[in-house]
Amino acid sequence: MPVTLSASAPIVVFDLDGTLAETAADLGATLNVVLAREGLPPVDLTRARDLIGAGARALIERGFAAAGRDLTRERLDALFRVFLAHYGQHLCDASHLFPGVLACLDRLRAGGYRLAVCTNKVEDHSVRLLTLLGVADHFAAICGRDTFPYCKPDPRHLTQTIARAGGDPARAVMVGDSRTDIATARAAGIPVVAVPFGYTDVPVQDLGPDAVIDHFDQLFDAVEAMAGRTRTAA
Ligand SMILES: O=C(O)COP(=O)(O)O
Ligand SMILES: [Mg+2]
Repeated sequence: MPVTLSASAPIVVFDLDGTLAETAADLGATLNVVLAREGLPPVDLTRARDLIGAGARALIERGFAAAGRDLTRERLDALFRVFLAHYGQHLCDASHLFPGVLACLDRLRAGGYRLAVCTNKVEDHSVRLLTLLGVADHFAAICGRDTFPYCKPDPRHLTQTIARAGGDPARAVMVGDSRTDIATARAAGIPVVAVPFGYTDVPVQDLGPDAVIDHFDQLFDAVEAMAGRTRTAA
């Protein structure tokens, strides 16, 4: 008897950079290519980690601010195109999944959860990177900053991702690493689990998530507790 998922299944929506995958080295290296073109010094990788989370444009702006340089809108748009072109060729030079991700995705799917990705990385790069990392086929939807006319922290980025994946928003849980993710989930009225190993300039527990996990082998139980809570809330 084929398993038929309900029209709207419980769903776990993952942020990408700093949550599913350690991507700071490749993002930081690309930022430094852009800065070098402008005659600016490179940003140290540990510094670059704090700059990630709001998309590539913000990363470039923050890189210039760190160098004490202004940036016109036109110049930013031109450098954003340079960034995307270079990053698109270096998506997975050093990037890798965080420990336990694959086993966690398998366990959630076996538990009847739909999976999706809601990221401020552009969709094409997100799909290609997750394919290179061998997990793209686990997700019913992969929605980047350019998939919809809005992006995180706008809650519609998350709610539209859930809809596109056929998930039940009343039985949805977000997993993220940054202020942007927690703000998005809060605005959408969806519980959020935070990971502490991503890109945030303050301890993630200070941002008020519903739970913090130290490793992906803790996520299934955390989601079950919340899905139950959102189930009762449904
Ligand atoms: O690409 C970024 O700047 C952030 O992406 P994320 O939303 O997956 O953390
Ligand atoms: Mg992130």
